[in-house]
Amino acid sequence: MIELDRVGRSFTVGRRGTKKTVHAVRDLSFTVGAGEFVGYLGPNGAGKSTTIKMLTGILAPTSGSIRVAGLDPTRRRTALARRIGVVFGQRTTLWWDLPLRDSFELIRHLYKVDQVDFRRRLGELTELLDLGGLMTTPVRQLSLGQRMRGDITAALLHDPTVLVLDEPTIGLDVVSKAAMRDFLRRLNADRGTTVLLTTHDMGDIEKLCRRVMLIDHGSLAFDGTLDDLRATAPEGESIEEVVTRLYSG
Ligand SMILES: Nc1ncnc2c1ncn2[C@@H]1O[C@H](COP(=O)(O)OP(=O)(O)OP(=O)(O)O)[C@@H](O)[C@H]1O
Repeated sequence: MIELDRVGRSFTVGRRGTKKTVHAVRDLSFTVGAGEFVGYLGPNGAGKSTTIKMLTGILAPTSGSIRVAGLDPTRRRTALARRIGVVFGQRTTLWWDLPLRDSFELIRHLYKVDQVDFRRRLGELTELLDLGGLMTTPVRQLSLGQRMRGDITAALLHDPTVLVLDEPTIGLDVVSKAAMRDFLRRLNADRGTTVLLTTHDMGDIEKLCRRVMLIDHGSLAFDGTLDDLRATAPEGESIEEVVTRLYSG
């Protein structure tokens, strides 16, 4: 479902005379199969967001090739948009001044979702994510947890086969976090949606992901099951401690 073959992405920064090249992602290869739920970890600046931007066609790789749902994200960005859902926890894709309902209706137009499918899907998501009482509330008046549920709904209205989540539980309280994780687990189990999850919360990883990939300085430093990851550590070490050790070297 997601295939990266020797992907690199560099940026040129600085002014004339002090220009330098930052290799955000280097020689990155991995495959995520249909229906997998994979955690994509790495310290700040490791290259996670750059990878996600390339997967969704926002950024083109400087080398290598990418396929998502069989499509080249840069060349087939519009076609891919119908098959992929993306949530950036740190910013909303909803319209700040519009009630949730209007934001969803706009998304229906943008993605050309059939009216009947839209009603059914919105009904299901509204119930599962407990958004019923918030449909007429402008997005700017929603709490972070409510807004996040709105963003997840927006990303799933067109029933994508791949969902990419960039820190979807950031800032959520323990109850909202548990509800979000429960929803994502069911989405993956019941609909077979392929999920790639970036997070700094090891609870998300432990509760949701069988497989974990760890990126550091733009390269893959670990790719295996959560159990494999635990097995790299002495008995009794928490997953947070294991990851901290891997991040630092
Ligand atoms: N548009 C850009 N121009 C220049 N450098 C960039 C750009 N985007 C990212 N970088 C650099 O690429 C590297 C990887 O950044 P990226 O945002 O992918 O990291 P990340 O793993 O998502 O980090 P975080 O966990 O802090 O969000 C960093 O050194 C960053 O400064």
